[in-house]
Amino acid sequence: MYGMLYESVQHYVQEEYGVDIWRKVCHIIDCKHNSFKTHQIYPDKLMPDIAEALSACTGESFDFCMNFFGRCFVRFFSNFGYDKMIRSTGRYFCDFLQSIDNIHLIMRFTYPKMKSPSMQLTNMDDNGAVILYRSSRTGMSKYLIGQMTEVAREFYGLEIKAYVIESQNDISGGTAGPIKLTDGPLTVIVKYRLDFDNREYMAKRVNTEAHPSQLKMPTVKLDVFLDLFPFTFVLNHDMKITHAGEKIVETWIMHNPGANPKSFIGTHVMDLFQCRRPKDTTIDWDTLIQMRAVLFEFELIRTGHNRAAYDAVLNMDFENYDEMDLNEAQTMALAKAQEFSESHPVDDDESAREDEIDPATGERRSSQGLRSILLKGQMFYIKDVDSLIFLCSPLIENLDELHGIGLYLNDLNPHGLSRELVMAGWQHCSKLEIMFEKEEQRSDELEKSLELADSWKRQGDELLYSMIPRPIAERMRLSEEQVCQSFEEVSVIFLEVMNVYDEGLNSIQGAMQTVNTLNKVFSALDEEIISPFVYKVETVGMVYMAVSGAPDVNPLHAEHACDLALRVMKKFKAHDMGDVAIRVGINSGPVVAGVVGQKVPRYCLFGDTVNTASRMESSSDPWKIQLSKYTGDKVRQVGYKVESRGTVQVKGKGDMETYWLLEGPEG
Ligand code: HEM
Ligand SMILES: Nc1nc2c(ncn2[C@@H]2O[C@H](COP(=O)(O)OP(=O)(O)OP(=O)(O)O)[C@@H](O)[C@H]2O)c(=O)[nH]1
Repeated sequence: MYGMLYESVQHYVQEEYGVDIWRKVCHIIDCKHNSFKTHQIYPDKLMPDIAEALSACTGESFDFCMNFFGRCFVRFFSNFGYDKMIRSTGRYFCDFLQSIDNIHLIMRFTYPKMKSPSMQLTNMDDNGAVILYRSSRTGMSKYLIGQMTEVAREFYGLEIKAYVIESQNDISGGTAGPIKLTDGPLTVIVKYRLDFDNREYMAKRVNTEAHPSQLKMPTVKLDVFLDLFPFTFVLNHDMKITHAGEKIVETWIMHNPGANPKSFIGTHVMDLFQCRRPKDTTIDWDTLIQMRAVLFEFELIRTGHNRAAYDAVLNMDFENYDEMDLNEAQTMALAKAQEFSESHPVDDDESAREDEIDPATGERRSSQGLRSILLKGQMFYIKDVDSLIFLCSPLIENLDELHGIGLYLNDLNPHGLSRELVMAGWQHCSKLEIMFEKEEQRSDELEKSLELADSWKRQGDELLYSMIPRPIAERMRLSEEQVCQSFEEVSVIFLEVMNVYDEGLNSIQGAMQTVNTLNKVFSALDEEIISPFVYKVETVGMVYMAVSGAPDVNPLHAEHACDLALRVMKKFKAHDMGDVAIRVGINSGPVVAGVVGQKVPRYCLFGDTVNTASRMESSSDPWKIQLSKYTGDKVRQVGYKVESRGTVQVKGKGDMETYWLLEGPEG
């Protein structure tokens, strides 16, 4: 489905429920798209998936969400100016309901790969109407209700009540009814009842019968129509072709070499054409009479093609075809055509014909040689001959397609729009293609720069979080205020790497080896830091400093600090570190923490607790963990094994009683 539908959903979900909910929805459905490109095609199932996810995030029902998405689409497409098109469909809401198919048809140049649904107004009365919706997509039935409700309100000031009265194959619920399955690709068929005040429209319809412009006009021979519309044909109640314009017969002959040219007349229309739009429509008299406001598209069935046969037949006198003595060229051409149709037998079943159409896209496959012709027009009932005439023109998008069908501009009716369409289509196509390519390029570039910005932001964040704890950084992002906080009690850990400098080496080698060793030790330490229980503060020279209990308050800070020290000791003792040793000091108490510095902001701790922890480390022995008395008493109470070291003379502190930490509570 085109991205425009998803753009509208993203826009209004963010507007209505907020960006976080949209992010949550994307996370649930694992949607990687930062944004949707209007003209890019995305999986159909994305729409119901988004509805399911939004339903889970908001508690609204799936049907409510799909209905909401339908309303969003109508509100959103005004940005593209499509609201003008809706307003121009007609004075009344019923005019609009009969034009939805035509709207999609008109939009096919802008959305060339569109597989739009078909809508048929099957009944109208003073209190509303009945709509038959067909689509190859499941789950969209409530989406359509949202669209129709929003169009009625926005453009016609009508509050309508729309509900499903029968449905088939539609996953989003609604009454399964006696609608019979068609033999086309999986088709969702839903019949809606729309309740609204329709009296004015119904009254207007009666008036047109008696309107002065209906004055009796002299009758016109049918041939005039066939001249004016050389691709048209006339149908009787049995849906057989009783009359046809010259060009459609010629084209049929060209595309069906070897067939008896006279057999076009009198054949059932569905033996000569495929009805492409409205899709899966039963072609019978009653349906066509009901659908006279709808644009139909009939595709000529092709059994092959042969230009020679066509040229030969051009000079044929159809009246006396059977007895005529063909000239040599005609005989040869027809023999060739006969041979061609024998070597390319067409299976009777539908599938052979379907080959020309790619069922997935519904598009006519560009087969070798001529392409099949698509006629677009409306059915008109002609009372005088009690027949339906299909007033149509070939739907040709550009000159390539014209040649692909084997036609020329002068085959197209001069007064009709076909020629302009072909030329305009041809020009617009190339302009549109250039525009689309440019837009695609721009959005690809935008997508890439968004991804680049994303990765830079992630790297920047990682760098920032390596200097400042994430919660602090996020707080600083939200407000300018400088972050400074006092903590009642934390545990500060100092760890020093000893004997890393090998005097035996010259200074450069020694320094490089020191850096290498330090890097290994500090990286191994980083692996042991378990956020948010312990936070790495800094490394200064050979000293690694960490804290538990800040920036996230943690009542078990002493335990976490001791566990870190014991883990690190065990880890390094298990490796042969040569002469290198480590020693650790821990102290607990109050600190003040804050971010200092503009250029390279750092999260720093201040207070005597820090100084004492540092002294615990600098006065510790290699491979030992020294605890201040306060910390030692604290952890001993919860099962940590500590051993009194007695009194230690600590610089700046005088005599201090300290402990060695031996084991954790589990040993
Ligand atoms: C001028 C306005 C409109 C434009 C440009 C437009 C265009 C589109 C496009 C591009 C799609 C996606 C089809 C695909 O990707 O294969 C679509 C689908 C759809 N459109 Fe429209 N549309 C318009 C108006 C409407 C209106 C007024 C209705 C009904 C009230 C409607 C009913 C639908 C539905 C139900 C679908 C979903 C596809 C499905 O059910 O198979 N559209 N339309
Ligand atoms: N890495 C690091 N060390 C600190 C920090 N605060 C204090 N220290 C160390 O803790 C020890 C005791 O600090 P003080 O009591 O202020 O002693 P000082 O006079 O500043 O430093 P000394 O020359 O070592 O006596 C000193 O070795 C400081 O370097 C800190 O935030 N980070």
